[in-house]
Amino acid sequence: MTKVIGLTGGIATGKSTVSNILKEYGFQVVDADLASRKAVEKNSKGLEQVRALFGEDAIKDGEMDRKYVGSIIFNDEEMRKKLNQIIHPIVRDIMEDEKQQAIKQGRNVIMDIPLLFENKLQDTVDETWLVYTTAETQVKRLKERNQLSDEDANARIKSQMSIYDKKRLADEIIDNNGSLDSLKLFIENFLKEKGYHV
Ligand SMILES: CC(C)(COP(=O)(O)OP(=O)(O)OC[C@H]1O[C@@H](n2cnc3c(N)ncnc32)[C@H](O)[C@@H]1O)[C@@H](O)C(=O)NCCC(=O)NCCS
Ligand SMILES: Nc1ncnc2c1ncn2[C@@H]1O[C@H](COP(=O)(O)OP(=O)(O)OP(=O)(O)O)[C@@H](O)[C@H]1O
Repeated sequence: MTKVIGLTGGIATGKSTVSNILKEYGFQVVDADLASRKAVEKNSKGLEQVRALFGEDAIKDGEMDRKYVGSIIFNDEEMRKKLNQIIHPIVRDIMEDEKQQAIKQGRNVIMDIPLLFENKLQDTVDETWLVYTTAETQVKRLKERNQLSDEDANARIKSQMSIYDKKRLADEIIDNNGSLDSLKLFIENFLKEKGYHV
């Protein structure tokens, strides 16, 4: 029986880092952030809806201007909800197709979904794994990775359910407060304990 795991976390707690490690153990990864880029690719219906919502300022060289759209939606809940209403249904269709293909191939699947709990998607997976850091580590890594001010980093974090609330909802916790080496070791032991061949 193949397993479908919902991998989630807060922004910049390390979902992509963990996904990349899990790929090395043979898991097929279906990535919501990649799907959300496909949802608004050049000449798509999604991109036209984004243009209608935000105007021409949101389009640069025929593509969505991610910086511009981000600067709006991480500071304006109404606009964020409207963008989500455009992109999320398309993302769900793309991800469902990719999931079914992986299942057909007999692969265990990681559904990497940042907003899994916010969008109540627990029923679409067999179990949920949370990539966890404290809020302090989260803000530090987010600021470093995206070169953001305190204010912008906190706006992004506040647009999501807090990492502590997510911790209470998850079936399993993958602690990513330490080094990359300790994360790799943790995952190796974790997979063994879960009965995967590693
Ligand atoms: C706002 C956008 C343009 C910013 O693009 P950017 O390249 O800077 O960031 P990227 O797409 O890599 O997302 C980074 C992270 O931001 C967080 N995030 C993105 N969108 C949202 C959102 N609508 N609400 C809360 N958090 C979000 C997630 O943790 C995500 O992993 C982009 O994230 C987007 O189109 N978001 C809407 C679609 C969405 O909800 N994506 C998240 C998974 S479906
Ligand atoms: N254990 C670690 N030690 C040091 N840095 C780390 C560790 N894990 C992740 N990072 C760094 O923290 C940042 C966030 O990690 P990553 O991009 O994997 O998070 P994410 O949860 O996928 O983010 P997003 O929600 O934006 O998609 C990256 O710059 C990554 O290199």
